[in-house]
Amino acid sequence: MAIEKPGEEFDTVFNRNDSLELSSHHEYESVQARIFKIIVIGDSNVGKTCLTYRFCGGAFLKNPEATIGVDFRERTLQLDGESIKLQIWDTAGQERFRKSMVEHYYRSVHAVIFVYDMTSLSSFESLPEWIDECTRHSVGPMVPRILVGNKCDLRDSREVPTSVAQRLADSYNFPLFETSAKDPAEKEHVDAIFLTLAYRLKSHKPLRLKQPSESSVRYLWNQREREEAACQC
Ligand SMILES: Nc1nc2c(ncn2[C@@H]2O[C@H](COP(=O)(O)OP(=O)(O)OP(=O)(O)O)[C@@H](O)[C@H]2O)c(=O)[nH]1
Ligand SMILES: [Mg+2]
Repeated sequence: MAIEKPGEEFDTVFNRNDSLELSSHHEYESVQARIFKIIVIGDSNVGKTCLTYRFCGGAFLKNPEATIGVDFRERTLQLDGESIKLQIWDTAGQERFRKSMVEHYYRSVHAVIFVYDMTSLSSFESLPEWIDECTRHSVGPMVPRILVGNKCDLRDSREVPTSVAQRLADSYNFPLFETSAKDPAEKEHVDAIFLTLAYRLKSHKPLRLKQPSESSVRYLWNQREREEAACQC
């Protein structure tokens, strides 16, 4: 299996037996892609960079540095024969690295992923503030929001029980996912989180741009499997 760095072109094939293959061939030619901006928000150190790198690069990013401002990652998916480009804004959790950027984060956003670290109660307790910030920036109620608890590989250090997280998620009517950017066994679950969001966005209004040499992802996931992409850590 070849793992490509973010920014390099790769295709992803989800087989029916759920195994994932990455390759760097250019099977797809001129395509029209709908582009969706997704912001990833949460305290510093919860793993936003590692999660987005896992989804866009297919690997665990070792020794990430604190994000300053924003890092952009993207991945193009082929969903039911249509190209969908997810433009992911990996935002800074540290106040000093984000304050000049906050307006830009929320402008024209299509979906929001709130991340906490399940081994850090304080990162979970910060969530209402992040959710408030999002609301204060006029993000509409129709913009999908999801909650992701990261670092489920650190089982013995867990500080946030699933039941507590689920209650908070329910109170906001957000789906909850628990996963790990680090654990290779969770790789396809990380994909499933973003892909579930992509399917929801697919029915939303398009921003249609020409993407002449865009790489694509062929996505062969049936409806039942998509429905099963819930919290399963
Ligand atoms: N065990 C474990 N460690 C993780 C996981 N995800 C990230 N980490 C570690 O958590 C630390 C912070 O990860 P980042 O991805 O840089 O966190 P961030 O949320 O982007 O932080 P800021 O950029 O400062 O907002 C790093 O030491 C990662 O190696 C995970 O799933 N499991
Ligand atoms: Mg970061």
